[in-house]
Amino acid sequence: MPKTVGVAVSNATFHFDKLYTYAVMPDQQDTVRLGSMVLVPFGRGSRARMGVVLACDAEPESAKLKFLFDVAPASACLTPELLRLVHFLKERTFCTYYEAVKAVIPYGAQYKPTVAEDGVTPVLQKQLVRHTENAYKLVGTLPPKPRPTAKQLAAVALLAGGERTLSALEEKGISRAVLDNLCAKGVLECSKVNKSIDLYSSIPLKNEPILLTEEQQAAYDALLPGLEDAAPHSALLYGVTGSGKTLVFLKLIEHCLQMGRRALVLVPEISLTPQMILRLKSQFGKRVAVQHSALNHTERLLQWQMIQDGGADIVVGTRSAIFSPLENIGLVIIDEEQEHTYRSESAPRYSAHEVARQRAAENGALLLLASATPSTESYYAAQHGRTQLVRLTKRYGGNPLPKVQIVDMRAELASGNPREISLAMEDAIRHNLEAGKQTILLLNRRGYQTVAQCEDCREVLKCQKCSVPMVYHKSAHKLLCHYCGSQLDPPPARCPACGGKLQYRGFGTQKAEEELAKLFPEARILRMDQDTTAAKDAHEKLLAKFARHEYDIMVGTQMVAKGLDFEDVTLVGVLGIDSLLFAQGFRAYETVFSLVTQVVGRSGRAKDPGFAIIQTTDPDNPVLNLAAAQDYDAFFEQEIAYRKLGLYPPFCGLCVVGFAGPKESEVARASARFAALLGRQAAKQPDLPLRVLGPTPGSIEKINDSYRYKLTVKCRNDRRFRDLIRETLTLYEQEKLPGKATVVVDLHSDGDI
Ligand SMILES: Nc1ncnc2c1ncn2[C@@H]1O[C@H](COP(=O)(O)OP(=O)(O)OP(=O)(O)O)[C@@H](O)[C@H]1O
Ligand SMILES: [Zn+2]
Repeated sequence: MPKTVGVAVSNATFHFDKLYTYAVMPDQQDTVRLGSMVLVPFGRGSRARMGVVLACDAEPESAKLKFLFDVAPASACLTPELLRLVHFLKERTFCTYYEAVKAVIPYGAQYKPTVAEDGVTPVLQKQLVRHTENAYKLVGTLPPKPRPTAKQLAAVALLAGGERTLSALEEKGISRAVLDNLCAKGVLECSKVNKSIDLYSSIPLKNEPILLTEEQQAAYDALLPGLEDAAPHSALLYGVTGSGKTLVFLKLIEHCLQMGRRALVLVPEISLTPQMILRLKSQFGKRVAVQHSALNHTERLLQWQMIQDGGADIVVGTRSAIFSPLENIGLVIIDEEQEHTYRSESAPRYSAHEVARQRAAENGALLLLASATPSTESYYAAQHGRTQLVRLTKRYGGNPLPKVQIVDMRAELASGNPREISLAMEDAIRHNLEAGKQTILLLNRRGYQTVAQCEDCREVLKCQKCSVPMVYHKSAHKLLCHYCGSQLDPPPARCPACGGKLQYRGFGTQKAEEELAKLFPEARILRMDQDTTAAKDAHEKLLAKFARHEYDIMVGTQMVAKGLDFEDVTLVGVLGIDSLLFAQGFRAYETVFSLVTQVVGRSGRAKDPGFAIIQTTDPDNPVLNLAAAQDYDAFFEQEIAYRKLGLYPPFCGLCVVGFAGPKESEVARASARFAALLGRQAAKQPDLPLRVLGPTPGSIEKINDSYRYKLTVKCRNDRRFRDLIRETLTLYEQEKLPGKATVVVDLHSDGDI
């Protein structure tokens, strides 16, 4: 029953992000505790601000303390482990306490300030209050006159089997209007029920025994001691595409549950969640919870509460699922562990690996990273014994890895084929169609034509607010900026700079779809990109249709490249990834190697062997050739040598400090000032290994009217270094330069921010 508390408040700057002491009213003393959400009077005007209690019975800093306005109920309190994660994030990522709080609990579980009914007293209110939905049950008979509609008959037939929710009925094509009308007739009765938290209840439980192959069994046996042991362990499961890593996961999870412990499974993106959920649900049934950003706030909250209430044994989700309030964790799996989506690009800028390692340490769990193309850092750690290395070298079912052909698109053009689909690709797709097989095509550009260039001055039409080209989207007939969302509608015909004629060129997924439809009018083509998957559950529905072979060809951006498992896919084509071959950042080679190896790996995973074709204008590119050979070991040797020579991770830590603001000169000045302060602080510790590069403009100089500069610091990412950055940030903020730029620090970036 604390009489005073130390509170971290929302919207604090780094410099002011400390604990402020408040007095607790006697009637709040029973509720308030460490991790409580509170509403406090802040600043001179005592305006209401959100806060979180991080200390109890804090020393009063002045004789006259302000009282808390309000305290959220105990159910909204952070668990001790989540509280420790808040401190962990603050120390590791330079975020504010409240940014960390917002990361570890979902929006729906958060509170917001409002005023009480008296119109003046500030109180807390839950972000989400509605957890109920309409349910309908049959209470009468349908009168024969007026003649019932087909929908009415269908509704009555469905409800004859018992009460159903509105969403369940809507799924069967029955609208709310039909139901309300039947209620008015006295045929149905409507009541409010709690929304179902069993999101995927339609997935049948199979629970068949998992039979591993000899190689899979050996991998499982090697991993088992780390799982059974109560001490934390980490391992890397490096298995070629289609080797059955998922089956090893399932078997480990089964054992983990048998031990009375729980499992957390991360996948890199939403498109991969349906497949993992399907496998986990059909194997383990009800007690699987899901956390990812495509759930709506209510679903997410209900799933979260289910985890918090101890109702889930397994949690599956994308990056932020690592903060699930799951207790007694025995196993954390990070699938496709090399993916950049595991690193957050907004505050708190954490890496899921880092948080997972922390949680594994707290829980005495096994952290299992898995991939066919592990990140260079993870594989290096495994080679040097810092992580256990377990391999799967063969595909399940015994097929070889797909054969790969590289097609030179310059030669293709020279020989008179102006199209973006080479003759070899066309041929292979046709053969595959005739054989009744499916094809996956990768093109990492969405939109139709990707640049508009002036025929006279050769200027490329760029976004007014960002230093990137606009992309033409044919269906909407407008130009879009993929960074800030700006539009040019209708697309201009003339160059804004010189009035010359604009020529639209390039190749995006929309155009690919159109070209394919012309070449193969009989083929059923599915396009998967951000534009076609924006609707709720779109990934799940489209991929399920592809799995049922309702499409012959799937063309898409990188969301089609990894993790997916379709038995009828025997051809994979890479239509274009050349922009990635020349990308910046020290992970650029790794990204290309991984993307190509992974997409090739979607081919020939079941009965029939697979084939793949890669189109490029740089056919001799060494990385591309290693990926075509799916030779990870050779790639790794080359990559680690490059990293060592250039001094990049894993041979050092890389800390990027980014600056942004509306005036370029001020952003440049701010970055120079920060660099000077950093230099001054570092000079006091000459033994600290440190190399500061820059400041330089960001590789995209302007995004959304904000100019960007960066400092790159090669360092050893340890507490001493982080303290140095923290001191520098504080000094920098204290200086209050006029028109300061915002500054962010990222210890996980690829070299840009
Ligand atoms: N022991 C097994 N019993 C039955 N089916 C298996 C077994 N092992 C693998 N498979 C099947 O082989 C296919 C490939 O397995 P899985 O998807 O787990 O591969 P993966 O290692 O995750 O590959 P990728 O890295 O390419 O995603 C799946 O359809 C899977 O069901
Ligand atoms: Zn823009």
